[in-house]
Amino acid sequence: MKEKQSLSDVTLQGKRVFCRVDFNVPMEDGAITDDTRIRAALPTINSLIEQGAKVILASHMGRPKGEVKEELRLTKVGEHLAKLLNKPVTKLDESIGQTVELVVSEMADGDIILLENVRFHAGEEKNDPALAKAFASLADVYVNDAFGAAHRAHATTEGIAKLLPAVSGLLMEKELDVLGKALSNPERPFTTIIGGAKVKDKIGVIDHLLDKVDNILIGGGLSYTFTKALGNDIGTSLLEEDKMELAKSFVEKAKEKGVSFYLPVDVVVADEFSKDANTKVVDIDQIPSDWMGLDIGPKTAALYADVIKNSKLIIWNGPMGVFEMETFANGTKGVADAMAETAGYTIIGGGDSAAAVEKFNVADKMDHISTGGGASLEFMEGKDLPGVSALNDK
Ligand SMILES: Nc1ncnc2c1ncn2[C@@H]1O[C@H](COP(=O)(O)OP(=O)(O)O)[C@@H](O)[C@H]1O
Ligand SMILES: O=C(OP(=O)(O)O)[C@H](O)COP(=O)(O)O
Repeated sequence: MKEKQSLSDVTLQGKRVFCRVDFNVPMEDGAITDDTRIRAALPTINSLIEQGAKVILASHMGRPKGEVKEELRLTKVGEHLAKLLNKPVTKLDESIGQTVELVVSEMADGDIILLENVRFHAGEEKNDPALAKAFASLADVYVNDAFGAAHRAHATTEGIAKLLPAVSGLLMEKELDVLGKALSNPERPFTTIIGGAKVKDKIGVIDHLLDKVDNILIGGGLSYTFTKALGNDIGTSLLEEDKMELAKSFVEKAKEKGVSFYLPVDVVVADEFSKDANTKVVDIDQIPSDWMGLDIGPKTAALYADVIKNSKLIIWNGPMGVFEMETFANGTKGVADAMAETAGYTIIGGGDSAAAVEKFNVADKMDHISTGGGASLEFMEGKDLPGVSALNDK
């Protein structure tokens, strides 16, 4: 990918800056449970303030699919950001329209506003040119600091960049730099761990990773599609039926390429998706038909820890289980602890994976915590990220 312009390539004094950030933070009962992504955007926001820009922040939250969802408003995020910056943040209940235009027209240099969740407009994810134009009309310069959403070609990540001078923010630059360096000539053994629940998004990435890595460890919701594809019963565990063939082909391709491909050998199963569920540990070929797998088992965790400790570069994306519930947190904790202990270079990617290492108090032991899960995976694949490609070349 070509080198892109950054904050130092533009003069921002007195300019209205539309700054796309990724404030898609985990929330529970209306409260932010991990603010890593908000803190990661502070250097850029502070730099914009110091340069005397009028700072217009925009982000998505969750997947509201073009509708207003009360629980996906950015109000709490705005309050938290104001605390972190120790400055007022004007949170608006819209992201375009007359009110937004009026408030923007009255901004003083150094003021900060936070627009409402941009995905409340269906045009955002469709990259609708009219919506991109409406966003662009609010500002003089576009800054993209949303590495976590850089793999999305949406109105605020891609469309708008074609309409304004467009540069990368400091977080975006740092992410591309660190990941680029780690991947350009990876230290070996190179291990990647993939888990989580976004099976459709992540499974395709594995194909490309098979050309690059020495070990792949699979866990989390993603693993059951593989387990079932290899002929085991998975009860009511998460399944992407139409990806089973693909999953099977990856296991075969791994063999051909000499890549060690690890799947769970045991799992923690539950009789319902609840912290109060009845649970038990079973071998992978013993999942009862009406139970679901919600964590990797202890044998798997020990096996994965061993591989991690014997690797020189480890990239982890996606939790091993439903770690938000104590009962299903052990597998993710085991992997997090092994990541903390290994002498290898460790990179964590993804909102929930970053939240997990925070939760287990090992965040400071990681070499790099990326704010992007899907984005870091696509970057690893060698794909161009639309949110980066659209920025002005140096
Ligand atoms: N076995 C499982 N079944 C259902 N959900 C799971 C399972 N394992 C992990 N998860 C869920 O996956 C979510 C994270 O997935 P994902 O968004 O893909 O990861 P990341 O944000 O790190 O990229 C977590 O909320 C976790 O509860
Ligand atoms: O949380 C995100 O991605 P991640 O779960 O891959 O880290 C980003 O905010 C992108 O969100 P999206 O996957 O709904 O486009």
